Amino acid sequence: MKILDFPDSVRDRIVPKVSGTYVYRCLACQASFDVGKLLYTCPQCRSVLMIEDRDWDRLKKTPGPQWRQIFDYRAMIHEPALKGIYRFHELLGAILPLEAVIYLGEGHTPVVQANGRLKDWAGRPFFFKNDGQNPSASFKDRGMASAFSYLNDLITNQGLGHVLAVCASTGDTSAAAALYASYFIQGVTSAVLLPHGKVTPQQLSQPLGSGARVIEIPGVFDDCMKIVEYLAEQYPVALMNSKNAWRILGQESYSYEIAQVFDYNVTDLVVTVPIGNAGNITAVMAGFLKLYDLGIITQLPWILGVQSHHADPVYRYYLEPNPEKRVFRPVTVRPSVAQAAMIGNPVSMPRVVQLVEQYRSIGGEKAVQVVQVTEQEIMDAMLMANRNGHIACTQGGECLAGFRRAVSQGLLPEGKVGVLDATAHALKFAVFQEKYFEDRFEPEFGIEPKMELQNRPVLVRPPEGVPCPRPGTAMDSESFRAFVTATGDAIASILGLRP
Ligand SMILES: N[C@@H](CCOP(=O)(O)O)C(=O)O
Repeated sequence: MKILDFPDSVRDRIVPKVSGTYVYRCLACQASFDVGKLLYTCPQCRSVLMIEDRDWDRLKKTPGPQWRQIFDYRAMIHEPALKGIYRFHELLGAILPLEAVIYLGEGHTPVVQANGRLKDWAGRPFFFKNDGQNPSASFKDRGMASAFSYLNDLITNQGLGHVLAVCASTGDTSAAAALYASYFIQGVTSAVLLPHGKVTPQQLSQPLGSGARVIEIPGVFDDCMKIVEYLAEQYPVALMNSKNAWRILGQESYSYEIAQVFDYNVTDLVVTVPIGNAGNITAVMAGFLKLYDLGIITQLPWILGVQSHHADPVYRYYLEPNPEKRVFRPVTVRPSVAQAAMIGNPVSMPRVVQLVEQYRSIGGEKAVQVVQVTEQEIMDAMLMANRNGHIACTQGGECLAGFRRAVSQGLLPEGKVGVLDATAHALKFAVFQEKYFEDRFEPEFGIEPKMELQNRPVLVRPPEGVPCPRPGTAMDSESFRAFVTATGDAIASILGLRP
C-alpha cells in the first residue's frame, strides 16, 4: 500500500521517525549510561542493564487505540525495514534510523491453534506461536535483528570500526548470531563458543554454514557463558548473548505480535515460555508492560514460565512464597532434551526478579507463575504436539508439558487460553525424537518411550526373484511392472488395504 492510500489519522505515523533518548539503566544501582558504546554490565556495580527510553512519556501522548491503528496499518506498507520487529519501532528501537535496520525475515511468526484432540489432552485451549519459523529457525533472530541493527548504526553512523561478535550458545543463539553477522559485507565477523557434544548436529551446522569461527570447549553452556563474559570484559568484542540489552529489546516483539494477533485483547491469555538463560521471559514481561503502560492493552496476560527438573533454578527460587526469604541459587544442570534451556545460572535472573515484582504488582500474584516438568513429560508433549499438526521443538514440548501441568495443578482456571512458545524448529532437535523412537536415551534422562508415540520406518523389499530397481541401471518394462505390483501389494498388506 502506498503512503497516500493510508487514512489521514495514521498517514504521517506509518513511517516512524527517529525519536527518544535511550540509555542503559543498571538494575541494581540505577545508574544510567550512554548507549553510544557497547556495554553489557554496569561499570559501577557490574549488574545487568536494561535499555530505557528517557523520553518514554512522549509516547503516551498517542492514545492506545491510535497506536493499535498505527501498528495494524503499518503491516500494509512495503518497506523492508518495517516488515519485521520494527513494525513496533517506537517501542523497541526508536533511536535507530530505518536505514540501519537489518531485516532477514524475522518476526510475525504463525500462531497456530491446537486441534480438539490436543486441547483435550492439555486441558485448556491453546495456540503455539511458531518461532521456529524465523530465518535461523529460532526466536533468537528477533533479538539479533535488534542487536545487529544497533551495531550497524554504530558502524555506519557513529564511526565504530571492525567488530568481532561473540556469543556462548546451546545452539540457537550461535545460529542466529552467525547468520546476522554473515549479512554484513564489511565491519562484522563472528565467533561462537559451544559446549562440545551438547549441541545438536543441525545446530552445529548452522554457524559453520554461515562462516562463523566455531569454538567448542568441554563443559556446559554456563561455562561457555563465563568465558564470553570474560572475553567481553577483557577484549574489544561485541557480546551477542541476551546479557546485551539490545537483544532483550528485539525479543519484546514477541509480546507485541501476540497482542496484535489477538486484537489487543490479551486478558485471558497465558503466555507460556521455557526458561533457560531467562532473556526470553524477561523480554516477554517487559514487552507486555510497555503495551499496558501506553494503553495499547488494558490488562496484562498471565505469564507461565516452565523449567525441566534437570535445570530449574528459577522454579526453585519462586517456590519460596515470601519474597523477603527468596535466595537465588544456581544449580548444576543435568542432561535435558530441552537442551536450549539446560542452564543453571541464567544471566537475566536479576531482570526476572525485578520484572516479576512489577508485573505482579499490576496483574496480581498469579500473573506470573513458574512450573517444573520432567524430561519424560517434555518428550511426550513434544511428540503429542507434532502428531497433531505442529512443528514444536523440545522447548515447545516443555511449554506444552508445563501448560498441561499447570492445568492439572489447578493454576489455570477455566476460560484461560494458552499461547505457547515453540522456540525453535522441530528439525533442530530431531536427535531427541530419534532417541525416543529407537529407545536409546541414556539412563540419566529418565525417559521411557511410550509405544503409542514411537514411530519407525519400515523397509519393504519385493519377494525373492522379483527384480529391484538399481540407481543408474534401466529396467525393462515387464520387470518394472513386476516390481511395482509385488511391492505395492506388500505395502497394501502392511497398511491393511483391500482392493
Ligand atoms: N539457549 C540459548 C542460550 C543463550 O541464550 P541467550 O539468549 O542468552 O543468548 C542458546 O540458544 O544458545
